[in-house]
Amino acid sequence: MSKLPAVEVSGLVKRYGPATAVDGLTLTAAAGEVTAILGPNGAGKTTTVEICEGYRAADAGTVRVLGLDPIQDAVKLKPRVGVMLQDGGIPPAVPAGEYLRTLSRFHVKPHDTAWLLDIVGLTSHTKTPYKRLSGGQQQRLSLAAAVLGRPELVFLDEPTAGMDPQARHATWDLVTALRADGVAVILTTHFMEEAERLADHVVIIDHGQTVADGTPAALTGSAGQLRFRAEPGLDTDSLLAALPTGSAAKESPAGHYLIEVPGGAVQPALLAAVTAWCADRAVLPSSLRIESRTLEDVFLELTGRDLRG
Ligand SMILES: Nc1ncnc2c1ncn2[C@@H]1O[C@H](COP(=O)(O)OP(=O)(O)OP(=O)(O)O)[C@@H](O)[C@H]1O
Repeated sequence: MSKLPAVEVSGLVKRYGPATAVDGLTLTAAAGEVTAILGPNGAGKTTTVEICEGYRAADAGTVRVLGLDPIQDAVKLKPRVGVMLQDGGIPPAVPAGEYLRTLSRFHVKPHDTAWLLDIVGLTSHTKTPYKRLSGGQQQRLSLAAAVLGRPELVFLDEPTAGMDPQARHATWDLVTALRADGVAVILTTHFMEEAERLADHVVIIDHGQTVADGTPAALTGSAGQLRFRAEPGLDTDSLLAALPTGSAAKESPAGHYLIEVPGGAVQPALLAAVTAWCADRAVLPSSLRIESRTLEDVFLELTGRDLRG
């Protein structure tokens, strides 16, 4: 029997007054996988995640979390789902260790709190009140709290925002370990590298709708770009004319040339055409390389470059 999806959202709508924050969004997060939700500021990520967590009611659509309704079945879901909120929700005066120990009493089989403090690098801050922790340390305590009860599903809303590189890598290790234990992880992030490293499945949302969905490899496609450096101001129109139909060629910034094969892979014939074109002009290309588009390329293509209000 196949496992139920960890989360299934269909036709989700959420309005705040006249503004529609989530506009018919559909996504599925498989059990035991890491799903990354990406989207520009204001795209509706946190709203969607908070509805899945049972903190907000939807205006329309269906949401199933471990096969249950996040609001009506909140009591059943509580021990099975871990939540790391963007702003922690932790009492300011309570020391880190005490907070985890208190929380662990509500779980049937919690992790050892000393071990968990060590995993998130807060052992030396066991007695530090939450309000005296740095922003990144507060994030790490929230992360520890989210996984304390050995949940089947964890929601991490921008888990590494404000963390230094060491803490970020430790968090990535923890997410990888959760996944290895069969835990489903749903994370929102603005770090494309984080999504590329961790996620089995990426969902890109914009204006409250899913605009792309797939594995990082499927979204970025096969090696679809050829880059080289040469003297500035080469005639890219003439270069384009020498390339297979459907290619694109541009110089940006000056002296950096990019050739793209939309939806396809760079073939040997394309490489031969580029080097022949350069040879005809006595141009020696340097740093010539063939590469895949990055998730950031795909993200910007789909969501545009305009800043969001
Ligand atoms: N409580 C609220 N009241 C009114 N509007 C809200 C509220 N929460 C969110 N919004 C609006 O809903 C839209 C979606 O916000 P949301 O926080 O879900 O986006 P997000 O994708 O998580 O953004 P970010 O990347 O900036 O965290 C935004 O336009 C935001 O201003």
